[in-house]
Amino acid sequence: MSNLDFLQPLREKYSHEPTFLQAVEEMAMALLPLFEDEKNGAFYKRAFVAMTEPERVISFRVPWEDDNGNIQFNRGWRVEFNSVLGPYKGGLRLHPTVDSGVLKFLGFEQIFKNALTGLPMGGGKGGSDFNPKGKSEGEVRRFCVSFMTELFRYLHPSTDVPAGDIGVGGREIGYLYGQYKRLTNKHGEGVLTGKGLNWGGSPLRPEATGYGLVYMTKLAVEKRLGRTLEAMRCAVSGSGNVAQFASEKLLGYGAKVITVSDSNGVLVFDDGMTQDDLHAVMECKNVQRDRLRSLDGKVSGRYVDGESPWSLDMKYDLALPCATQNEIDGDAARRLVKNGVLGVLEGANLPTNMEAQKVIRDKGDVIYVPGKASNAGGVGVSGLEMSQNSQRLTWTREEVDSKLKDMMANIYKQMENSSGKDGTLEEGANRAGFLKVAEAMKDLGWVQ
Ligand SMILES: NC(=O)C1=CN([C@@H]2O[C@H](COP(=O)(O)OP(=O)(O)OC[C@H]3O[C@@H](n4cnc5c(N)ncnc54)[C@H](O)[C@@H]3O)[C@@H](O)[C@H]2O)C=CC1
Ligand SMILES: O=C(O)CCC(=O)C(=O)O
Repeated sequence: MSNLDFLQPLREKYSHEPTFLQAVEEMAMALLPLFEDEKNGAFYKRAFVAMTEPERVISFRVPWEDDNGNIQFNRGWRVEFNSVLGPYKGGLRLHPTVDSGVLKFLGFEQIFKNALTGLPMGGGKGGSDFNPKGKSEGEVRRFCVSFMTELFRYLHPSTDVPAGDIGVGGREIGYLYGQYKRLTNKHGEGVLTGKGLNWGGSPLRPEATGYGLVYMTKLAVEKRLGRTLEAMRCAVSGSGNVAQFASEKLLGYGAKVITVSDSNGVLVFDDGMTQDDLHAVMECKNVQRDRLRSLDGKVSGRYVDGESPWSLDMKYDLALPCATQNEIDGDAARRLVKNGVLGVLEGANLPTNMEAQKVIRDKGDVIYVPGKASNAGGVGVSGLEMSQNSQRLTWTREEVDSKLKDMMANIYKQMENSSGKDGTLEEGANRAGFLKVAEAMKDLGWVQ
């Protein structure tokens, strides 16, 4: 009997939610030594199973009017996964691949990520299968207004506090918050994070996930390789919020950013991207809302259609996947390892699939930091935004940056301290997050 057989009922019950099961299995693998513990193993298993069941999943219809005057419908969800450490906290994703299983995987990850930040936040996630690509400004606004009209009754600064994720940036948070205020007549409360600076947002929230990822990368490279980021070749995937600010911070530390990508193709900068290139990418994605292929011939790099940073044979030291789940599969991981990658540090949630993780683990000497630790800076600064909102104060950019650096260093320390004998950073991250949640659930009498 395998030590993870106790998950069999869950596997059967949720066989239609493969990404959720993947997140659960990955976590469980890293927790195996705890489950085998003679004294507490049975408790840890019970606690883990309890954590896999969301406290609440809210599902609703989102009607919205398109530019031709037709009413369209999408599905919306909010997975209120676990509130033992504080209000449900986690982003909203707008993408055609969203369903309750995807949001359950994201919400599950969020529980342990939020625990690692050390702030009082529970885990949640939400979103819709609405596809913002190709939609007009008015269509996106009308969708957001309708989405919030359904969701607002479940939100409160001490109950559930959403933020952005794929397809939800400052523009969408503005529309959502605007409708929340109109419906509730409540002002200035931390009911959403990622707000604009002059209407209750925190300095550095837009940058926080990417910057935090690079602070973590810098620490890992210094501690594990005895090197700095200067001149290190870094492959970044994605070109959205996380990829942009990770690239910006990498350039700031003198590293070479050799790729960014979108779902259609990849820009390759053999000698490293310049500041001008980064500005062009930001303008393309944030203002024009266009594809990277529109930059072909306009930046110092070359555009390769239909490929990703992980499908090309290239030499780089570090891989920072910042696009989406399962973007690095077994073949990609074998390519990375063959090309001598020294570290994989995740900006996205679950970008490395189970087979790829095994390839990396088997190589033995590749630094691997899972997203729940390395991308926690985003939700961490969201937590700081909630604190500022409660105090009706705004801290300076420098104050928030210094707290973000401390938070990432603290998460690194938790990974090292919890990894156990011969354990990896990945095991450390999962154990540290899990133990906090398990102990709190025991204290509250939610599991015994
Ligand atoms: N925004 C945040 O604060 C946080 C985001 N994350 C994660 O980071 C990742 C990226 O999110 P954001 O940058 O916020 O989103 P975004 O909407 O700003 O950008 C998403 C990026 O991923 C790319 N992408 C999406 N689907 C893809 C596919 N199938 N293949 C290749 N590229 C694809 C898009 O082209 C875009 O570049 C997601 O996994 C998200 O869950 C994690 C922590 C916090
Ligand atoms: O800032 C937040 O609350 C959400 C961040 C998020 O969705 C994530 O960490 O994946």
